[in-house]
Amino acid sequence: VNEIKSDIQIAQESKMTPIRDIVENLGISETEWEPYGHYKAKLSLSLMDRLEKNKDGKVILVTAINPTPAGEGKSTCTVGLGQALNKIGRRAMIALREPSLGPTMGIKGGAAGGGYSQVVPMEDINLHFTGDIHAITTAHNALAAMMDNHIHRGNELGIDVRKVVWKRVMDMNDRSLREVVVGLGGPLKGVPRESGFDITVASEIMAILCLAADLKDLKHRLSKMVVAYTSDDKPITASDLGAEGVLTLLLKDAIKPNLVQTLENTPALIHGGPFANIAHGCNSVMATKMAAKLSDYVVTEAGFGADLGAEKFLDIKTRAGDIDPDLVVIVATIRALKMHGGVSKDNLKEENVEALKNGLANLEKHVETIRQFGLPHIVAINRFLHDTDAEIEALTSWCNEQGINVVLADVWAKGGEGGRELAEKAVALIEENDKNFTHMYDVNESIEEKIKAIATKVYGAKTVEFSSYVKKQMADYARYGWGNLPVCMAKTQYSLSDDPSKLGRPEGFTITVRELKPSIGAGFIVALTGDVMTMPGLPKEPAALKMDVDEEGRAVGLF
Ligand SMILES: Nc1ncnc2c1ncn2[C@@H]1O[C@H](COP(=O)(O)OP(=O)(O)O)[C@@H](O)[C@H]1O
Ligand SMILES: O=COP(=O)(O)O
Repeated sequence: VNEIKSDIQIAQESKMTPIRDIVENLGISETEWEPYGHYKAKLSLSLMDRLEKNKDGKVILVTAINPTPAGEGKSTCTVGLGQALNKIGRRAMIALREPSLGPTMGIKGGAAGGGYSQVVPMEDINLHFTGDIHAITTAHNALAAMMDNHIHRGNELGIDVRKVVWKRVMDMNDRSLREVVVGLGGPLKGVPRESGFDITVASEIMAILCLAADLKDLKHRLSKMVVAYTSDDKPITASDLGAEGVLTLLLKDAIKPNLVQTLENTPALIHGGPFANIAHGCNSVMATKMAAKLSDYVVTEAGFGADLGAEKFLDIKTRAGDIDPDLVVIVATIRALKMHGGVSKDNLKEENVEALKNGLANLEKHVETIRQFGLPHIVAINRFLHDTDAEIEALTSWCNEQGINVVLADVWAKGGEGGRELAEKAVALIEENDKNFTHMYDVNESIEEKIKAIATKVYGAKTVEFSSYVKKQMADYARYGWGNLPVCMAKTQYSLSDDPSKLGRPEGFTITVRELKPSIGAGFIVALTGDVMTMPGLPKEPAALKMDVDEEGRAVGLF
């Protein structure tokens, strides 16, 4: 185990192909892309116009069980499966989200996959990449500045400074910015009011970038963002502030999907990076649809467990992008199942078949959820070094007894070679086409009914409690005409419930909805549950402490 190379060592030793070669292999013409260095590119939106008539490739969604804080390998398995499909002679691309600096410098580390299934250049991808997240941060904060300037200059729109819902953002975990007071210092320095910061990946502008169909749709969605209310509760939007034009200008390059490659030169589109616990957790519709036009299979992922990313992919992203998914891969790990079976995070490397069996209830619920969506599915056991044959055997035979397709994936250690069986099974299931995709709820149901549908059918909750403030919000939203939008649940990723300590498959629990937030531009209503935060904090030992640059100027410590 000691000689195992770190993700960054493997990535830095890899031989990347110039991105020009990847572009040419995809049949993309000179006017349809622009290089960002030798190994990154942005694809022009005009490419979609030309590809419109192409047959769509099959869409494979990678989700997981409720994870440990380190994550269970969705990005790794997405990359590994994409590589494996190419190894078995299928034309496949992958579509991933862009990592946020929050987790990269925090607890989780990067999001470029791992081992021999990574996208590269991983340092760039995990740090500033092509600047999209910085552009989103700037656009979000420009709107905040324009709103506070409007208030300072006489507040013609009659914004009630106690009813401003638009905060500022920063792509960093910084708990000190959760609650702030702006405008202090007297008449020349603005109007004092309470506010705060969210992490950029929770910004509605991030969600809009991920759900917009094209530049025109981006601008239309940006115009509808609600920033505040008047004292008689009239919503004030970005277009009321005349901001949609400048916001679109600030995002004109960020809207273009980014092309990179995997360690095995499989083309990868990385675009957008919303978290799945506090946002909708999916990469952009544009990148996913572009990948589907450029290949026969697109493997894409949605954050955290099927209760979060997969539910939002299947209920929000498919509606926004008219995407018809073909297969779901549910990543399970022995370590996470042992955690759900009661093992503490420090003892997950020790064999414990009993605990594994006790934790299977969590996997069982996520399989049931994907069955409710009417989609074919495979459980991919993402093999870790410390997994024992007895544990793998116990998990595999349980799946077989339950009639659940299961494959052992060794893509972290072996790259595409370790995913051949998974790729073959995926192709076979897609060709069987035994699917009856259906959403978890009808958007025309009330907000309350939609939240209850998700909580009971996807989380397994017994009841849902709405605070009196939320009940008033639901009545207001219905009056504003926002009642027929999908719901984006903000909930802890660690538990099916809204209590992060309830692992496994909790039953008989109540989901408590404490607040709604309108994301009218993105086209959904955010429902905040439990104590979920939209600005995470750094852990006791941030990964940032290990990060540096060596004498040759190369990044170190990005794991
Ligand atoms: N099979 C594996 N063995 C060892 N480490 C792994 C394995 N799969 C993933 N990892 C590591 O775990 C972390 C989380 O993997 P990632 O693919 O980002 O998970 P997710 O996308 O589900 O959050 C990464 O550091 C990755 O290198
Ligand atoms: O939104 C969270 O995504 P991961 O599951 O990739 O950490």
